[in-house]
Amino acid sequence: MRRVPEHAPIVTAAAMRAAEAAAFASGQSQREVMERAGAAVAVQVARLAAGRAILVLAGPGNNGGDAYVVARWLAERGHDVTVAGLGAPTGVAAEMRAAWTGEVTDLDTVAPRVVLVDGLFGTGVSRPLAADVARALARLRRGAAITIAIDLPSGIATDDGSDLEAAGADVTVALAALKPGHVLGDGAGASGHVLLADIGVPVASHWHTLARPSLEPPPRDAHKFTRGMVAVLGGAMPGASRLAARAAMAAGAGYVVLAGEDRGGPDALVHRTTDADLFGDPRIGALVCGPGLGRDAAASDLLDRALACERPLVLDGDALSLLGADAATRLRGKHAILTPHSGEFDRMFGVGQGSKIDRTIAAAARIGCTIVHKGADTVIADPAGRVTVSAAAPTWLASAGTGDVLAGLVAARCAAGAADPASEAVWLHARAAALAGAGLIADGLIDHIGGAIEECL
Ligand SMILES: NC(=O)C1=CN([C@@H]2O[C@H](COP(=O)(O)OP(=O)(O)OC[C@H]3O[C@@H](n4cnc5c(N)ncnc54)[C@H](O)[C@@H]3O)[C@@H](O)[C@H]2O)[C@@H](O)CC1
Ligand SMILES: Nc1ncnc2c1ncn2[C@@H]1O[C@H](COP(=O)(O)OP(=O)(O)O)[C@@H](O)[C@H]1O
Ligand SMILES: [K+]
Repeated sequence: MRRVPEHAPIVTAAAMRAAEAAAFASGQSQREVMERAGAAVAVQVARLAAGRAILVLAGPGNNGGDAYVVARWLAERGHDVTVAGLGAPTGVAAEMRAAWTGEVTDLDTVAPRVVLVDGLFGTGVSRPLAADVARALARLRRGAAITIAIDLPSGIATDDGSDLEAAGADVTVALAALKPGHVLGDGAGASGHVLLADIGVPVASHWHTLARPSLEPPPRDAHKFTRGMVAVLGGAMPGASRLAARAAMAAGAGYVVLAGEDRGGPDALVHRTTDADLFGDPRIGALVCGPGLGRDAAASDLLDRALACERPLVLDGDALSLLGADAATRLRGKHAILTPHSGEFDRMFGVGQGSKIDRTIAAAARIGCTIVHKGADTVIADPAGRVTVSAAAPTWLASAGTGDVLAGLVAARCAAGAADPASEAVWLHARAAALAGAGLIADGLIDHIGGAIEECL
């Protein structure tokens, strides 16, 4: 499983340039910052190379400038390092090029070495790499045992993670902050393990990577209703609503109701009918509507009643499909958390412009609800524009029913009164998946929620 630093700020290329400009305006020199960036990367390269031969690739921009600093730092400490260059850098990067006293060989002809440092392009990449450059990079990566990218694997689009060049690295040292390209789409996979380097440039952002929540065991005066009551509406596919209900139980809800015809599930699960008493029960801390609901008239009626009741809602699966393009008007002003996968998201909000982060923020602002936009890169956005990205969940989660488990987890944290139920649930879900290991199924995932909670106490 890849590793991504927790609660790391995420900024676009433009925001990074602005942070850098502010640092320069407050008296730092570009030279100092580049020296710090190069040294921070070189420390990691030295650690990972462990004495093996290193080839540093240096491009024409500031990413190349960093690369020349990396090479110099390593050579000064006795590492076996060679450099291949692309284009003639300008400005401070040219000074760094000049300060490298070794040879600079040609990218096309240079032989691969065991450790490859990719300093061709970073946040300045503006178009797909030329075919010969992409070919050379792919050849050198194939010939290396480990590739370490400076800031971003060359060719990744910084702001949306699209992989312009089938780029890739085993380890990426992100400078000052993560960029959307490290956590979204193909860029997330291509970045490998991500490390965050402090280069002395302060960065402020409302966007962060997911962090382990801090949870408490039930207090001594707890009873079942103080721990949160969750109700799950059943429907056409009982397995899905049962998974959500069982996940809510495992996540610590004190009282879980499965409402509808289905009488299955564990003995501790309370069965009720979908009558007026249920929808009017003020003790319900979160009402889950969508997993296994179906899309027929009965499902539609249940959704209408859920939307009309005053309880906090967790809307998933079929509820989102039923809402479709009407989501924006029907949900405005509701206390709801939505957990769409990308198909459901697109049906509600359209494909739209911008990165997954941009589109999720826009949708959350439009409806005034928190949205958990699921996938290998799960983006959680609230109406105020705060964003949390989960970018390292085990891919074993890609199986039927794991989304139902997430809906139950969100509901349990919501009913418990958590400040950020969506992020807490997404962390617990990914951690339970890691504990469940290879070949997990949704039922088994639930067995590991307790273990994930233990790690947060
Ligand atoms: N922003 C910051 O705070 C800092 C940035 N630094 C480094 O600077 C990088 C950004 O520097 P730059 O803005 O110079 O950008 P890059 O070094 O990523 O590359 C920009 C250069 O490449 C050219 N270019 C872009 N796409 C190309 C393509 N497909 N084929 C050929 N040439 C292409 C551009 O015309 C420009 O000359 C960061 O990724 C990082 O490595 C560090 O020096 C430290 C501080
Ligand atoms: N490739 C993947 N890597 C990591 N997590 C994934 C991947 N694909 C799906 N997931 C996660 O698995 C869950 C699947 O949910 P969903 O698509 O609603 O499935 P279902 O409706 O069958 O439960 C979500 O939490 C999603 O983020
Ligand atoms: K790079």
